[in-house]
Amino acid sequence: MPMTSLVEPAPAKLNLALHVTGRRADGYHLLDSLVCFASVGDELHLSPGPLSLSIDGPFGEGLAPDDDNLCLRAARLSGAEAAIRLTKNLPVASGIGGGSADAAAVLRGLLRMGYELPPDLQRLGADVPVCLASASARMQGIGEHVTPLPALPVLHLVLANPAVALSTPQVFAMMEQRENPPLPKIPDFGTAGELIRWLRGTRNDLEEPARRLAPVIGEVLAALDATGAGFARMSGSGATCFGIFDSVGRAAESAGILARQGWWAVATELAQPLVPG
Ligand SMILES: C[C@](O)(CO)[C@H](O)COP(=O)(O)OP(=O)(O)OC[C@H]1O[C@@H](n2ccc(N)nc2=O)[C@H](O)[C@@H]1O
Ligand SMILES: Nc1ncnc2c1ncn2[C@@H]1O[C@H](COP(=O)(O)OP(=O)(O)OP(=O)(O)O)[C@@H](O)[C@H]1O
Repeated sequence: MPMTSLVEPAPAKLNLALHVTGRRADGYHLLDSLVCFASVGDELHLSPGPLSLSIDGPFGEGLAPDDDNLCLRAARLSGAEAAIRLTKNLPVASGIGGGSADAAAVLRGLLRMGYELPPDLQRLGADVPVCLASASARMQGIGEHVTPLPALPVLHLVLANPAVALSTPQVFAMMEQRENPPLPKIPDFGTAGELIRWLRGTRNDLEEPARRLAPVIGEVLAALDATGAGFARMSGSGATCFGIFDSVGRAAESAGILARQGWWAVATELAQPLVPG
């Protein structure tokens, strides 16, 4: 077990496409999603010691280090003792997996400290299994079936959130059509253009109900389009939207314009594969 602190990134999760294909008897929805991860994210610091959690970072004040925090729930499920520091860079309840990504990062850190992965990860959150590898994947079932995909092409992304927190259960509850067709066949994408053409034949089935709860999402999508996105869509249950741009420069310019609206907006790219160490 290392005596010094170790750092685990918790990359933001993006649902490039998210089809809701049905609902189980327990109320959870069946999903079919193309998921990828951005290099922007939270950061977890773990060191040996009694179990504790402190939180800092730009969005740290919106989140209590209490027993419900997914970082502590993940550590308790592993039976682990560790001092955890979470640097919260991502807005909370924003459709980019923050809590699930944090829980998965804690589990990866604990693995490096010699603890085992606990069973039944989904008790922590539907997105935890896909966030564990934090690599592009097709996610099905309620999130438990994760099929890794070949690396996606280079993407110049902007993530933008209009400072509106959306409750995932509330967005699901607003859905009117819960049985939709699955994703079309996912090919190997050679270029961003090929990926965008494929995305145009897909949906985020949560976008319409989320937009009824928070119409400002429509303004974010329009602003991404107006600042040159080749494609823009909401991620997860919202309200964060992503735009795909031609170049780093155009993405940075768009993020600057959107941030001047008072929105959280960052230019980013796909996360590098996680390297344990
Ligand atoms: C919508 C997605 O963002 C797509 O990646 C995720 O599936 C949501 O994942 P998450 O935030 O980890 O979700 P959880 O914390 O497990 O679930 C929150 C709530 O969302 C609803 N929920 C979630 C996942 C799912 N497949 N069906 C659902 O109906 C349930 O009401 C659940 O109580
Ligand atoms: N470490 C954490 N980070 C963020 N939220 C947490 C955390 N621990 C517990 N939560 C709770 O989980 C709720 C959902 O937050 P989260 O940021 O995971 O949502 P999300 O980005 O919409 O997730 P998803 O994309 O998986 O739907 C929040 O309301 C928050 O109170």
